[in-house]
Amino acid sequence: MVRGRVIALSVTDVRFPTSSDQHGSDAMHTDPDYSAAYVVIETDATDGLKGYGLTFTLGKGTEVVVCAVKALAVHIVDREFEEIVGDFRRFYRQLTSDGQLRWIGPEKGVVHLATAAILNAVWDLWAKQEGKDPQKLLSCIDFRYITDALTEEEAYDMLKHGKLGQKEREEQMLKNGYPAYTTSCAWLGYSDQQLKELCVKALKDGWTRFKVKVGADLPDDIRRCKLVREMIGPDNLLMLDANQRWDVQEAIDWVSKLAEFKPLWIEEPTSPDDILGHATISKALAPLGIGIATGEQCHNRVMFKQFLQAKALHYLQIDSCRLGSVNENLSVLLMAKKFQIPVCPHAGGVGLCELVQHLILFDYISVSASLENRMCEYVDHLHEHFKYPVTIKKAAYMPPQDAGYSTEMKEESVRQHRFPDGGIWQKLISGQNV
Ligand SMILES: C[C@H](O)[C@@H](O)CC(=O)C(=O)O
Ligand SMILES: [Mg+2]
Repeated sequence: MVRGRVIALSVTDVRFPTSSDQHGSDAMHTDPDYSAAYVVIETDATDGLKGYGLTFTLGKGTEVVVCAVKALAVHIVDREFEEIVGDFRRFYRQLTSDGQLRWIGPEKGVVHLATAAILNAVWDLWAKQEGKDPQKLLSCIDFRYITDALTEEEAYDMLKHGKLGQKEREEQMLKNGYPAYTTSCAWLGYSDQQLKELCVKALKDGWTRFKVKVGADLPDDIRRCKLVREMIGPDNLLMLDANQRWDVQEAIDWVSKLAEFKPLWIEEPTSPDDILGHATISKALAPLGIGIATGEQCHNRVMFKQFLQAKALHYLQIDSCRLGSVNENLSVLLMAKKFQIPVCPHAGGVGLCELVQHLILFDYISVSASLENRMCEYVDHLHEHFKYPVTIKKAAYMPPQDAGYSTEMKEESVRQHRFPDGGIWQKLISGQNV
């Protein structure tokens, strides 16, 4: 049963100095410190349950998102939790339509990341309090701006249809898990030697799908792709990620030169906002058998709708913190189902694997009912800071067993990594080795 009045929201700027070892580096983010605006909501219910939420950020960006979370907090503090989730669509709209804050969005950028952090905490708490049925899930979705692509009635039919075979799919997931690919072997800043060692280890651990960062320098890309293809052999899957580095024609020319390494997709070849540009690249690369993947910086359901309508992507990469939490991700999963495009979530960041596993398991069990051309990203960093970290077995995500959204961080990790006064940052700032 839903219970309690929200009495407090706290937000912390948590940063991990990942840039010092080039973890997470790509052609556009050369010094990424994986970070999070970390939200905790408390109610006055006697159960003592709290909701934990976050949005993924990089370093300095976190302080801006923290400000936005504080500005939005007024919408949630001092409200009955039942009032919030009882009409979740209305609450979602209230957050995304704040008369003053929407001007610096709407539903995009910093305010939308802050919205995601807050709503992820709401979902975490709600999931701990009670289960959900299709009707309830639908009532969380804001269909505004997407009814020309997906109506509420269609969504309801999909969820009802998704009930068929659900039990079997649940059992299958519990037994085998959801297939994953790894990005952790080939961040852009890693040396060739590192690449080799990480590929050897990943192959030994059973990985069969690998993503390589590209886009900064063509001869480097050719050398690194050759190396990785040699390491993983002809049958394993190889994906490329340019993180928005190129213009449209440049993307076509550059990727054509990497075609010999047989990549399954090129991810974010150009500006994440350029839907027609992606469609052009998609057409040009189709004869080479290379698909387009994008979504980690696709800021809302409207963008995804247009990507789908314009046939501008082949692999749709939802992000648990970029979109407005589970609410908006649900609408995108349902649109992907309608347009028959596989969802392959983005998870390169702190906490993203923990969150997104819930979305993709839900997608398989209740929406897509298919594993064809589908896999979820995995990066091998910072899981030790979470109270309920992901479990990977034989390169697959095993379904989480604890109630909630797996968003809670260990208290000690938050204390140590709080910026700028946490122990790790104090040592770095004062020039000591950590
Ligand atoms: C800055 C992040 O590490 C980014 O490179 C992640 C990404 O593009 C991915 O995981 O895909
Ligand atoms: Mg990417």
